[in-house]
Amino acid sequence: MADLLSEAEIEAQKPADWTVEGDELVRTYEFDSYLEGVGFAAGAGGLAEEAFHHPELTIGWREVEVRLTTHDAGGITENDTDLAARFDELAD
Ligand SMILES: C[C@H](O)[C@H](O)[C@H]1CNC2=NC(N)=NC(=O)C2=N1
Repeated sequence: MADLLSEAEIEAQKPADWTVEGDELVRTYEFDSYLEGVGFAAGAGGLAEEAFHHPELTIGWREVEVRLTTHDAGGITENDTDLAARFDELAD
């Protein structure tokens, strides 16, 4: 199981566009259409399954909020920072 990251490690390892809210990494992606957001969420789900690490995904009007934390560790680990970076690649 991945170890919890310190605040300094999280700041150093998290992708720039993500914020820390309690025990979660959070980013809201914006899209030109609702269905683009749905498509992103589906792709993110595939990456999550591949990593066997699962975010909360909230699909809204032309936006998708992603929340990542490692439940098994009770906070943020490199599993979260790594998957966040992969989501950013998917969204680019
Ligand atoms: C048994 C445990 O649920 C699994 O090892 C995986 C599944 N997906 C997971 N996803 C997240 N976000 N955190 C976990 O700790 C986690 N654990």
